[in-house]
Amino acid sequence: MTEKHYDVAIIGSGSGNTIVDHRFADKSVAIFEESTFGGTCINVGCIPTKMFVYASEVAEMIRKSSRYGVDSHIDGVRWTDIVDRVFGRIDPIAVGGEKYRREGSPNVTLYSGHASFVGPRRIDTGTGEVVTADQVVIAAGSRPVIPDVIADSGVKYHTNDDIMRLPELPGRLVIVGSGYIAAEFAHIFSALGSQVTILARKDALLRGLDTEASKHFTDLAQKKWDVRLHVNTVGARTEGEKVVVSLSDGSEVHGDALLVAAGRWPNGDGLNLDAAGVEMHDDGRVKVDEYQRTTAEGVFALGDVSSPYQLKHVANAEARVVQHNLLNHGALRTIDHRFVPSAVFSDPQVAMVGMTEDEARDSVSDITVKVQNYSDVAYGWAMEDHEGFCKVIAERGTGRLLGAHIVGAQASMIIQPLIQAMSFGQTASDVAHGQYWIHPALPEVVENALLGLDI
Ligand SMILES: Cc1cc2nc3c(=O)[nH]c(=O)nc-3n(C[C@H](O)[C@H](O)[C@H](O)COP(=O)(O)OP(=O)(O)OC[C@H]3O[C@@H](n4cnc5c(N)ncnc54)[C@H](O)[C@@H]3O)c2cc1C
Ligand SMILES: NC(=O)c1ccc[n+]([C@@H]2O[C@H](COP(=O)([O-])OP(=O)(O)OC[C@H]3O[C@@H](n4cnc5c(N)ncnc54)[C@H](O)[C@@H]3O)[C@@H](O)[C@H]2O)c1
Repeated sequence: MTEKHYDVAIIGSGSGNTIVDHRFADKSVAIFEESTFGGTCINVGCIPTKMFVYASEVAEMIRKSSRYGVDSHIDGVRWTDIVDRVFGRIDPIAVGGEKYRREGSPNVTLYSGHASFVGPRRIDTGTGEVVTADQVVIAAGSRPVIPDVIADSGVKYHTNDDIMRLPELPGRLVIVGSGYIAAEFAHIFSALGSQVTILARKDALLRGLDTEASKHFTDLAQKKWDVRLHVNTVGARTEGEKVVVSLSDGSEVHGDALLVAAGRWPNGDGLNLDAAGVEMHDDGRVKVDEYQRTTAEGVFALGDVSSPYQLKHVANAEARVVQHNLLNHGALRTIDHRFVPSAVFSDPQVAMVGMTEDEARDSVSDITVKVQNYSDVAYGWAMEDHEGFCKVIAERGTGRLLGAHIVGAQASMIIQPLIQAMSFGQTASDVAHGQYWIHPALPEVVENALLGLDI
């Protein structure tokens, strides 16, 4: 086997690829990618899902239009045209990104194979070559978890990797799991015309959220989708073109397609990390410190493979820290995980930052909570919105903001002032009174929630 030495070696071309900019021009860099160039977010994650969500929202708006005195109907949903629009935009980005690394980055070598360690900072590229590097970045991401009962059944199932490229819209979609991916795809497929069944093991969807937000989302979901709570999948079989899933309550659900959305497992287990001296947590994540350094000298990790947050904005932030720390040994930067926000792009949207109400009650002695409904503000009237709410949680006495949870239209956008306020240490009163809030825009629901806190 031939052997080559690099200054920097990066496993994974998702967030890992973003590290290599002009500041690395005088360094030799190896990037390893075993699958589509560019990683999860662009190819099979955040971006295509949101492009589908947008199409779904157009369809939903048409369905709801009569409440505003505008009658309309959907003449048809051209599924394959939607697929083509999304991937016609996205696929060339992966192709272009790979071409740029192969042909436009003279200091970078792209290895298309499965990389794994054979020693400290020594990597088998999976392409017949072994490389060594002064510094290594593990940015290998995560993959869908497939429960054994489904994997062993032999039924055809889909994940986020392929569900968006189905040849036709399924009449009935069954989803195993009830987290982010389940909530987003339930919205996408049901708005476009599929009947959706969600199989949840516990008493609510999106259980990691604030309890009130999760319960509210579940109540709304039950009006639109066939939501089965407290059920385990105990078997699955194929009947003709259909898949039949057997549940722990003795019932069965039938579908034209089965989507598995049961969490994602970090890919560190495929890297032979023992050989590298890189340790993992029990939950499969690579161990890193606040500088994104693993337990092995000169080896960093970032993103889903190591992070407690499987979110692209977090992977990007961690990549920026690694980028800096690769270049500046004397003045290392730390990652800031204090106020990590997230949003679920479902119907309705859900967005959150900081503590849930339960967490705040457990860790802060005196808290104040305000829930403001969308229907209390003028823009909510315009939207005829009787579902949305904004909940803010603060410390009584100081006004320190502890958390925010929004369930409703545009939640992912209108939460941003609260993320900013928490990140910069502004109190509820600072945020409410220290700026103008455009009238009568939807963020007035946030303003009113802040004003309603009993500080
Ligand atoms: C359906 C879906 C929707 C999502 N939506 C959002 C969203 O709206 N907002 C948000 O913030 N986050 C979202 N996420 C999460 C987000 O996509 C991830 O957190 C993020 O992409 C992780 O980036 P990463 O660089 O860690 O990993 P990735 O982008 O997955 O990159 C890792 C790369 O490493 C490669 N690789 C792995 N092992 C090896 C190996 N041994 N050798 C060579 N190559 C290897 C993989 O093929 C992959 O290309 C979504 C995820 C999914 C699945
Ligand atoms: N908008 C976004 O930011 C976005 C969108 C999609 C995904 N993501 C990221 O990707 C991650 C993975 O998404 P996800 O929805 O797969 O995971 P998740 O952690 O959000 O939800 C996993 C779900 O699977 C269920 N589950 C686990 N094991 C199961 C089993 N054996 N049988 C049946 N159900 C089982 C859990 O109870 C839970 O409902 C998310 O946690 C999130 O970090 C983010």
